[in-house]
Amino acid sequence: MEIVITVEDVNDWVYKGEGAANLILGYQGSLPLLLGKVLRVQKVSKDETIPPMACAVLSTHEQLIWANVAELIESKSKDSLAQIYATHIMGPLLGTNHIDAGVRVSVSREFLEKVEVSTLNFRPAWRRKASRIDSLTNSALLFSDHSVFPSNSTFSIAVEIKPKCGFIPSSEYILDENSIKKQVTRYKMHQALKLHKKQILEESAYDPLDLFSHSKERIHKALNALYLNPQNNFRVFLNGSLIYGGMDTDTKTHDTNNSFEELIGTSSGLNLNLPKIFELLTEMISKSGVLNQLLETQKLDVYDIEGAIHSYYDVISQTCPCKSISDKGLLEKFEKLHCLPIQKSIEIVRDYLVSATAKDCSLMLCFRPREGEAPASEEYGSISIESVDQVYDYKVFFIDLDMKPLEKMVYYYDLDQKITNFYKQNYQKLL
Ligand SMILES: O=P(O)(O)O[C@@H]1[C@@H](OP(=O)(O)O)[C@H](OP(=O)(O)O)[C@H](O)[C@H](OP(=O)(O)O)[C@H]1OP(=O)(O)O
Ligand SMILES: Nc1ncnc2c1ncn2[C@@H]1O[C@H](COP(=O)(O)OP(=O)(O)OP(=O)(O)O)[C@@H](O)[C@H]1O
Ligand SMILES: [Zn+2]
Repeated sequence: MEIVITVEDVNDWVYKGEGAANLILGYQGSLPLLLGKVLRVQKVSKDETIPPMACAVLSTHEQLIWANVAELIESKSKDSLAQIYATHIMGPLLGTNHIDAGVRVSVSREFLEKVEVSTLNFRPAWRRKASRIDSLTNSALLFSDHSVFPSNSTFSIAVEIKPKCGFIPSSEYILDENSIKKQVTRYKMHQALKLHKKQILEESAYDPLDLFSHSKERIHKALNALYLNPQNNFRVFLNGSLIYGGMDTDTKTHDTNNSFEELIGTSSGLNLNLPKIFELLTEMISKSGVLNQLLETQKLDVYDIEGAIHSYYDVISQTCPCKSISDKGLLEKFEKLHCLPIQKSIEIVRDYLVSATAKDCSLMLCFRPREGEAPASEEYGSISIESVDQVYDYKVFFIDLDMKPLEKMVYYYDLDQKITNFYKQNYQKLL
């Protein structure tokens, strides 16, 4: 960790965005080493009853789960854990050329305290209420800013997509009474609950199955639905600045349709409109193949939480709540899981957690018109489409590949049941 960021640097770092667990700062100083970088600082929940947002050092049971990766077990901070997890676990699954594990840097407590204050007015109110910057950590992760190209580009667009779960589960452990899960996507059902809880203004028509399909029409349809109701699933950056979609899930748009297209059109001088942008994105998705790898990783969740939860209790050596159910048939079925060798139970839970990361990460699809020769970097691909007489360089990176804490398993089970029950009670009769 050679780079040290202190309180004197605070004005160089500006709010760029945040998720539930981290806040991202963009660099606007003049050090060449930091140009085109973002700093990811950790947050802590203000509500102590909520499970931790990320693992710090691994618990004894987590050490069982990740025993096959010595570096993970030895890791001493959240940041190094995140780095090692992205490199050793997610990289091989998603493609190392689409992964940026970041670089650990030292940050002083005073710097983090000042950032807490300087970013306050830019943060969505609900995020401010839920979390604050963790000023007790002494490190942060430095990443490339994937909303821009590293070298000076006159013009670049980046589209951030959080695809969520792209398949319908078929596990035999899903109770018959929850069979709706085998017909309706988790995204759609969750939208219903989110609307009810006023977490969103309107249900999205986005269907992850469209995005993950190999059909250009369906991918286009998915992009259009994301555009119409972006929530936290869709954002557009022009030259690194957010121009569409927000950090606030309940903000519908930043901009109107026209000015969004105008902004891009005038800035590029390329007459790029929305259909053309969608066409370019579709091409990037198809050509890079990133969604195939993402889907395969998500599908490591073979048993569904309704199955994996039983293995979880075996891993933590606690009596599973299923032991007290009276339905003999069901008990026998769950016993099949409880009778598995412990290594298999560990594998089921590990795969579930890896899948959870893949269901929650985002993609940054960044492109710019090619000027002159093809770039030497292997990180970039090239695309051209008939309707646009121009070759584009593009790069695709996954962001937010953090390990999910083992202790979230019960939360996952409870949330799954809440989502399913709400949907059954309020929507199933309409099917
Ligand atoms: O459970 P989900 O599907 O709602 O996903 C959570 C996300 O909600 P959303 O995508 O809006 O539905 C949630 O996103 P938001 O806070 O809603 O933007 C987080 O990404 C959360 O992950 P973590 O707590 O930061 O590790 C996510 O939790 P995990 O399930 O990935 O652990
Ligand atoms: N390397 C990057 N380059 C550009 N922008 C980034 C980068 N990493 C993160 N961001 C921006 O910051 C936002 C929050 O980052 P990130 O998803 O890592 O946070 P998180 O708290 O881990 O998210 P989650 O809520 O999914 O747990 C992203 O949605 C994206 O807009
Ligand atoms: Zn059980």
